[in-house]
Amino acid sequence: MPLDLSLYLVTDRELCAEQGLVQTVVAAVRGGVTLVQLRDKHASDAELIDQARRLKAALAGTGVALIINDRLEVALASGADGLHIGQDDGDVAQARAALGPHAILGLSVQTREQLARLDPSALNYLGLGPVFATPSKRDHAEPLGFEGLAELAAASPLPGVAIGGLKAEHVLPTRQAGAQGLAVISAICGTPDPEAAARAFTRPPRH
Ligand SMILES: Cc1ncc(COP(=O)(O)OP(=O)(O)O)c(N)n1
Ligand SMILES: Cc1nc(C(=O)O)sc1CCOP(=O)(O)O
Ligand SMILES: [Mg+2]
Repeated sequence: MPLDLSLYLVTDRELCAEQGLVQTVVAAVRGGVTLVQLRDKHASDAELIDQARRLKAALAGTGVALIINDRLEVALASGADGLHIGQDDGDVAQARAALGPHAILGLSVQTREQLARLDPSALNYLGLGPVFATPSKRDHAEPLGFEGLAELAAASPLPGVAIGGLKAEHVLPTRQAGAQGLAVISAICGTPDPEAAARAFTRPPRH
C-alpha cells in the first residue's frame, strides 16, 4: 500500500461516535483523506480488531492505508497496513520485526534528541508535534509552533507529518515548514460534515 501523508485522519472514539466510525472515515476519504489511523485508548483489543477489520473493508479499493495506533497485536491480528507508535509505546526494531518489511511503521517525535536517536531504516514516517496545544491529546508535549516544526522537519531523515491543533488554514504554513502532510483529529472528526471538512484541507480557500 503506498504511503501518502498529505491528509492523515486520526480517529477519536467520542468525536466519531455521533456519525459512526466507519461513516465518518468513509466521508472523510471522499473529501480527500489519504491515510487513516485508528486511535482509541479505551477499546479492548477485541473491539479494536473488529473496528479495524470493518474500516479495512470500507477502505478497500480506495488506495487509503489503515494504521493502528499503539497496539502491535491489533495491527497484526486485524490485517491493517501498519502501526503508529510513540516514544513510550515499545521498541521500534521489535515492532518492525513483528510487522515485517512491507507494513507501514510511524513514530512520534517531539525533539531533536529523539530524532538523533532513531533508526530510520526501521521506519516509514515520523509524526512531528504538537504544532499547537490541543485538547485532543491531554498528555501532549510542549507545542513546537511552525518554527519548531521547521527545525525538526529539516533535521528529519524521514518524511514527516505534522500534528496537533491543525486546521485547514494551516496547510500552507505546514508545508512551508517542510512537513509532507497534516494529521488531524478534531478538524474532521466530530464536525457536522466530515467530507466537507476534509475537502477544506485539500482545497484551501484562496486569499
Ligand atoms: C501521525 C501521528 N503523530 C503522532 C501521534 C502521537 O502518538 P503518541 O505520541 O504515541 O500519542 P498517542 O496518539 O498514542 O496518544 C499519532 N498518534 N499520530
Ligand atoms: C494524537 C495526537 N498526537 C499529537 C502529538 O503531538 O504527538 S497531538 C494529537 C492530537 C491531534 O488532534 P487535533 O487534530 O484535534 O489537535
Ligand atoms: Mg502512542
